[in-house]
Amino acid sequence: MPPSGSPEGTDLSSGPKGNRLTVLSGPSGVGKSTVVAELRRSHPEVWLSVSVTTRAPRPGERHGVEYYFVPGSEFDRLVAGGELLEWAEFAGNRYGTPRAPVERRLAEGVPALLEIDLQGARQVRDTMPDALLVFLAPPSWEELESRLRGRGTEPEDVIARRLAAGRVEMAAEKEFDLTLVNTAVEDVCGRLIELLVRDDSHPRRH
Ligand SMILES: Nc1ncnc2c1ncn2[C@@H]1O[C@H](COP(=O)(O)OP(=O)(O)OP(=O)(O)O)[C@@H](O)[C@H]1O
Ligand SMILES: Nc1nc2c(ncn2[C@@H]2O[C@H](COP(=O)(O)O)[C@@H](O)[C@H]2O)c(=O)[nH]1
Repeated sequence: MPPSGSPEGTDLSSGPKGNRLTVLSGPSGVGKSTVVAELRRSHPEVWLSVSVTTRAPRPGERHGVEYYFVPGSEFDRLVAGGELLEWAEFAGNRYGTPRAPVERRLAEGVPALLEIDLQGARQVRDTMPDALLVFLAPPSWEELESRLRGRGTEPEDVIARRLAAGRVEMAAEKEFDLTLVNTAVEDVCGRLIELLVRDDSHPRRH
């Protein structure tokens, strides 16, 4: 039976194997957060990891929803205590995935989705080789720049740092298991849902 409260009726409870971890990465501005927000709205049964970050909240971002916003000292404490599954510095701020909630969901057989940068995706690939790594690509580089600038959340120097990181991320696309092009958010969400409920009974090779 699908979990109650699931408008689309997608059953994400444990399959025979469970333990399905999916990672969504891609260059800054490609639309990862937009896709995740749409998934949260249309498929509340999907479990999305909430990262910890030292970045300041953008207007409208809520502590505990988009991120846990913490001071650097608290981030240091989490790293030292081994409480992060992975973490990275990106464009001047630090970001990390709290380990315990992910491990709990996977132990319960509930699929889990992480939205993280390339450095984090590489760490997950190394420590959890069964994870499925999904690269979210823009329709073009020009469209990526336009989305990042159009978001209007960063000053030009930060946009430049994010675009520089974006070049590196684009070059790493082949490290991922598959690519989704973010032309239409709803299409990407549909494909992600299919991937989250994938049959993992045949281990993949990287
Ligand atoms: N399919 C799309 N078509 C047009 N615009 C989009 C699409 N997806 C996202 N956008 C827009 O692109 C901008 C960047 O999206 P978003 O903030 O989700 O990117 P991101 O990948 O999460 O970036 P970052 O890594 O910097 O957090 C936003 O203004 C968003 O509304
Ligand atoms: N390695 C990790 N990267 C993360 C995590 N949470 C988010 N991110 C990535 O950081 C950049 C910038 O995000 P923004 O919200 O400041 O625009 C982006 O690529 C995110 O995917 C994390 O826990 N670990």
